[in-house]
This record gives sequence, C-alpha cells and structure tokens, in this order.
Amino acid sequence: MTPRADDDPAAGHARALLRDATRYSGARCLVLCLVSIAATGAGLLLPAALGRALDLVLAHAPATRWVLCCAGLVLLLGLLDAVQTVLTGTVDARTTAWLRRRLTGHVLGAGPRAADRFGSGDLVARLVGNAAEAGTTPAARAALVAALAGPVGGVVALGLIDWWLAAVFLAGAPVLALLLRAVSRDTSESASRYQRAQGRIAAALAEAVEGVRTVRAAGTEGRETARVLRPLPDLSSAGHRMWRVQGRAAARAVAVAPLLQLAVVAVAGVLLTRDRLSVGEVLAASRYAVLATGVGVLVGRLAGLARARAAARRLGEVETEPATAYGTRGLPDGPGRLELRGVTARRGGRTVLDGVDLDVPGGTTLAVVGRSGAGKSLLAALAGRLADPDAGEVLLDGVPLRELPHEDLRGAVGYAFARPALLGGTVGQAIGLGLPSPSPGLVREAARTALADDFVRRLPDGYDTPVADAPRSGGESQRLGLARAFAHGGRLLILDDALSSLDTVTERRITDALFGDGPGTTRLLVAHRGATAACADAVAWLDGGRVRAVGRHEELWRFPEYRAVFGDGAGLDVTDADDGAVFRDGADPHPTDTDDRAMLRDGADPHPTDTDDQAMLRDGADPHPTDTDDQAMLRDGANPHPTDTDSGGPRPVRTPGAGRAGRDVTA
Ligand SMILES: Nc1ncnc2c1ncn2[C@@H]1O[C@H](COP(=O)(O)OP(=O)(O)OP(=O)(O)O)[C@@H](O)[C@H]1O
Repeated sequence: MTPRADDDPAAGHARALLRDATRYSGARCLVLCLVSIAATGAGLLLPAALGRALDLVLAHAPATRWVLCCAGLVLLLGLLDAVQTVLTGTVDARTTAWLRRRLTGHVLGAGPRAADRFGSGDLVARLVGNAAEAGTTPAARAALVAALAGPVGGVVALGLIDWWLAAVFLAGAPVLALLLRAVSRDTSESASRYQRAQGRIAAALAEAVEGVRTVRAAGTEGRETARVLRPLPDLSSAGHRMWRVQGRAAARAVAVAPLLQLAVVAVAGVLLTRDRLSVGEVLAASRYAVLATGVGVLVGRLAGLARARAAARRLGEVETEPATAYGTRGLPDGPGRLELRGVTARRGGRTVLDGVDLDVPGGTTLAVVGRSGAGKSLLAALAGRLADPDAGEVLLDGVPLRELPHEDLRGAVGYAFARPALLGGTVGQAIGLGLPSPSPGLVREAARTALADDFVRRLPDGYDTPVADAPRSGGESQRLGLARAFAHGGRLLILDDALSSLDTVTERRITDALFGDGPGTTRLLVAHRGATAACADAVAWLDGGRVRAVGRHEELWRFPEYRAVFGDGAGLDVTDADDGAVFRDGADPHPTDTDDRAMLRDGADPHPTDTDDQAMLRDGADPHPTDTDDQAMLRDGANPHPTDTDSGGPRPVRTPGAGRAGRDVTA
C-alpha cells in the first residue's frame, strides 16, 4: 500500500516539488489547460452541430451555415491539437529543467551525504530519467482536466438531449470509475518498482565504469556485466506488470464502453420511435456516448500521471536529505585557529570519531596520522565543514563553523584531496575553481608552487587545454588539486592525503614551499608518511576513534605502536625526544612496557642506548646513517643532514623549512 504523505516524508517532498514545479510553469500550464478545455469544448460542440446539420439536410432546409460550422469546428480542433502538442512539449521541458536545477543544487548543497546514501549512479538516474518523467506532471494534469471534461461534457450533453440517455450511461459509470482507480493504483506500484530497478542498474553501472581497470585486471567483465544487469528480471517483471495493468484496463474498457454506447444508442432509438428525438439527435447521442466513455484516453493519461508521481517520489527521497544550512555570523579577522571540541561522528552505524578535542593555533601545521580507517579523512572533512559532526563543535577563530555564512566559510577554508576532481572547462579554470575572478598570474603561480606548471605548459594549449583533453597521471592530478588549494588561499588549508601520489622528491619540494610560506595559513594535513608528519608542528595520532596523543613526530616516534602506524621501515628515528607528546584519556601508546611508562613520567628517554638502536633497526630505521643510507633516505624524501648538528647521530630527520619548533598544537 502506498504510504500517506504524512507518514512518508519522501511523498511530502514530492508533492511540494510538484507544486513548486507547476507554479514555475504556471502561466503555460494555465494556457495549456484552457487550450485543452477549448479542444474538448469544440469536440463536444461538433456532434451537436453535425446532428443539427443532418436534421436540416433531412428536412431539405438550408444547412450551409451548420455544415460550415462543422468544418470550422474540425479546423479549430486541428489547430488546438497542434497548440496543445507544442505547449505540452515546452511545459514538460521547462518543468524538467527546473526539477533538474533544483535537485542538482540540492544534491550538491547536501554535500557528500547524498552521494553516500544513494550512490552516484542512482543519483544520476534520478536527476536525469526520473526528473524527465516527473517533469511531465504539470502538463499531464492540465491535459487530465480536459480529458475528464470530455466524458463529463458527454454525459451533460446526453442529459441535455434527453435525461434518459444520461441515466442509462450513469448506471454503468461506476464500473468505469473502479476501472480507472485500479489503473492508477497498480500503475503507481509497478512504476515505482520499475524505477527502483532502473536506479539499481544505474548505480551498479557507475561503480563498474569507475572501477573498469580493476574489472579488466581481474578478468571479471562477464561477471560484472551480470552484476550490473542483475535487476533486469525485476525491471522486466515490473514493466510487464505495468503494461498488463494498462492492457487489462484497456480490454475491460473496450468491453464496458461499447456496451454503454450500445445501451445509449438503443434508448435513443426507442426515443426516436416515440418522436422524442430527431435523427440528428440520435447521431449526436451516439457521438456523445463515445465521448462519455472515452476511458481509453483517461487510462493513458492516468498511467502517465502514475509514472510521473512515482518518479517525483524518487526525487522527493533525494530532498529528504537536508541541504546544509549556513549561518549569518561573519568570520572575524584572525590567524586561523582551528578547534575541535568533543567532536563525535558516526558512520555506517559505528562511532568513528568519539569526543575528539583538538586545538590548532593559527599559522601552525597539524598532521593527522593513524591507521587506515582511523577516521583521518572524516576528521579532515569535519574540520572544513564538508560534513557536520553528530555531536560537538568545530570552530575557526572562535566561531562555530555552522554559524558561518557559506561565502565566509568557503573563502576561509581550502582543500586538496588524494584524488581531486578537476572541474571546469580548462585546466586553468580547474585550478581557479571557486575563486571569484582568478587571474592567469595567480593560477600560474599556484601551479608553480604545486610543481604543476611544467607539465601544464607541455599540454597542447597549456592552461587553456580542456580538462578532458589533458591526460594526467595520479601524481599530476594531485599537483593540479594542490595548485587549486594554493590558488584558493584562505586561512585554513586542509590537505587530505593530497601528497600520497607524489614521488618523494616532489613531495619534499612541495612541502618545503607549503610550510615555508610563513605564518598566515593554518594547515591540517592527513599524513601517511613519516616524512610528511615530521614536517608538521605537531601530530595528532588517531586511534580507536580518539586522539591518542598529540606531539611532535619525533616525540611520538619512540612508541612502537606509533611507528607501526607508518609500517615497518618507515622513516625516522628518535632518541632525544623530550616527551612533549600529550597523551589523551590516560592512554599510553606503549602500555606493555612498564619501564617506558616510568621513564615517560620522569621525562627520560626509554631507549637511549644501543638497545634503542636495535629496536630502531627492528623498526626499519638506521640509527647511524651512512652515505649509502643517505641515498636511501633521499629516496624516501627525508633529509639525512637537515642541520649540521643533526648530522652526527640518530636524530630526528626533519624536512627543512618545516615544523616550526616551539609552536604548540595541543589537544
Ligand atoms: N559514508 C560512510 N558510510 C559508512 N562508513 C563510513 C563512511 N565514511 C567513512 N566510513 C568509515 O569510517 C571509517 C573512517 O574512514 P576514513 O576515510 O576517515 O578513514 P581514514 O583514517 O582516512 O582511512 P585511510 O587512511 O585508509 O584513508 C572507516 O572505517 C570507513 O569505513
């Protein structure tokens, strides 16, 4: 059973959508309705005129006026039909365009939630296919009024000729009414099923196209095709059911309508023999009986409306995902201090981040590290309000992000991602995306900083090359994404694994430029590599949904579990940490080692000796790097001789220009 709109938010949204869409095409809909009614009126006048002309011809009276009247009505009907066709087409197109605009804006306004919930393929199916079906609603409703006016007018005309004729017709009318109701209900159900199956196919197809390389590599093209088309039987059965419903209705209508017409004509014949009707009136009555039983037209219209309603409901479902609301509180001048207070976020039924507190002073860099799935990307998304936390608050310069207007928020926060989407006509436009008027100079400068300028200039039309014609590797894409983030500016820059596809030398050069540009930008950096984390002023170590510790990379490095985050053999070794790491919730990163715990309390290094070196060697780091080691380190993007004093022993390897010691980032 179709749920009532009150119980079903999607149906409520669908009704509101259709109401607004109809209002948008209001004037045209009204004209269409009037034209349709005029056509129906002309259709209703024609039998009367024909009957009158016939009576006059039979009586050998002058009938030219009435014959001309009949010809005029036929011409008018043709003209109105043409206008109706054109108007229906334009109203459908306008309404569809309006629905697509509104839904596209809504989907993008809702952010990643909508794509997560529906899947990109299904969303595309809704915004393309279902919007086109739902877009026929206003015109179909207008036409339905006229389609209803035909039978109603036919019955009235029968009553005007003789009330017996109307009475005979009305006696059989309830059967027709039941028939129409069943058509509308059954078509609605099967149309919903049909459209759902279409959506599932579209979603699976989008996944398969996205992962076409994986499919090819696995050699599973056949299996994938079968998976994409798995809903086909359901689609087919829903489609067949739809046609069966309409076919059955049409068959019943074919059975019931002629019987009714026959009854009307028979009664008209009887009335003719009693001289209550003329021959012309019998002719008119037979035509009106056909009009009054015009169920075929109604069945088609009702089925179309039912499909449109089912499609509108699928659009309504998309609208149930609320668009992000923005505040009106302006962002004051400030250094870009970022605070997370008790931030909790749930995904897929589990709490991924649980009461996270962080404080990143303006102009500093915080690296976020943690095992895969620890919630780093989620935290990065919350920090710039790509998503809202389920509890807690994120503040920029003391203002909760929720209270900021859209412009202030997006102007203040720049993002770069691991797999950036390059949107915009040309490469230059993709870099300047989101800026009110990006100058070519700014775009180039940003590209130079991101080390993208060289390869962009090698493209056929340089910065004017269409994005689609700019073949690029994963690393080149990332550099364009970084260029976009650099061009954006803003007081907070969030890099979500945005350096992961870069070779280590390029990464190093970019981080040099990034961290060397002085204060003014606060940076949050999701890092997988130790060398990247080492560039930051502080590292927040996420584990089990919480911040396990905050400290400098070299301070945290002593803890095997921290080192394990980067995998064996990753990067840096530390023997002189000052235990500045701040552990959260009393969590000890090295809980099994009681000595370490004691030493941490006393501020001493738990592994200051050769044993320590062994541990480091176990973890893949060489405490006494030689020239050969230097080469290896350079390969890894780390500088083996960052300062003269550092070069003599197992010191933290730090990237020059980075990690301004002395600034703290606290939890
Ligand atoms: N939309 C979602 N629905 C369900 N679960 C989600 C969703 N988004 C994220 N998650 C889950 O939240 C957890 C954290 O994801 P996130 O991408 O933040 O991890 P991460 O630390 O960045 O991982 P990685 O280092 O592998 O990129 C993961 O277990 C992920 O499966």
